[in-house]
Amino acid sequence: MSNFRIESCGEIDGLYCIWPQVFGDQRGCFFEVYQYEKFKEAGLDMIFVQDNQSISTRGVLRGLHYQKKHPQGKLVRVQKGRVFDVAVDLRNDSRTYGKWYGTILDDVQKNMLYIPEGFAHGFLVLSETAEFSYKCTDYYHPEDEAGFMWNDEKIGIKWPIEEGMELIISDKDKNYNSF
Ligand SMILES: Cc1cn([C@H]2C[C@H](O)[C@@H](COP(=O)(O)OP(=O)(O)O[C@H]3O[C@@H](C)C(=O)[C@@H](O)[C@H]3O)O2)c(=O)[nH]c1=O
Repeated sequence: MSNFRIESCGEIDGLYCIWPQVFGDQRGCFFEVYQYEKFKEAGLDMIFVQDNQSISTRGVLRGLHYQKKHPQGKLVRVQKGRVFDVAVDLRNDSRTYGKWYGTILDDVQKNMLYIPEGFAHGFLVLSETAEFSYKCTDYYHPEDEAGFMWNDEKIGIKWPIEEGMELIISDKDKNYNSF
């Protein structure tokens, strides 16, 4: 029987850091990524309707994204590589409105972050390549997509940009407004 360690993180309601139990043997390892009942016991009672995967090279920064009318909760993880992952609380009624939380996700810890609906999300790739995958509680609605600048001064995210790292950012993400 495998288990998950699920902890509230960043003192932000609804945001969870998750570590799966990893079973290693002479073949390699095995771990569960998601299990409805176990997540529910920890207060994470949601249904995922879409699974996404992106592959990026070092210095790629994706974000900060959210959907307005169709907010998506996201269970995010790194299958291969290492990223700095960020969630920004955009819930008007939240005591942590405008606060950000960032953490390293990698294929060594195999850790995950559950970002509830009402957050903007983004990440910076720190390894040579990163395969990033996430489950979403709502579908992609391109017409409903929104975002703001990754380096918005009001939010003040401390991205761990390493010396000599060249940022690779999509035109869409370069042209977002400030928060
Ligand atoms: C997100 C998404 C994109 N696409 C398409 C649209 C576009 O042609 C191509 C690339 O899309 P984007 O540039 O928006 O991909 P990307 O910048 O990776 O967008 C993602 O960023 C991270 C930070 C998130 O949190 C995600 O929710 C999502 O917004 O993939 C889909 O078909 N379905 C999807 O769910």
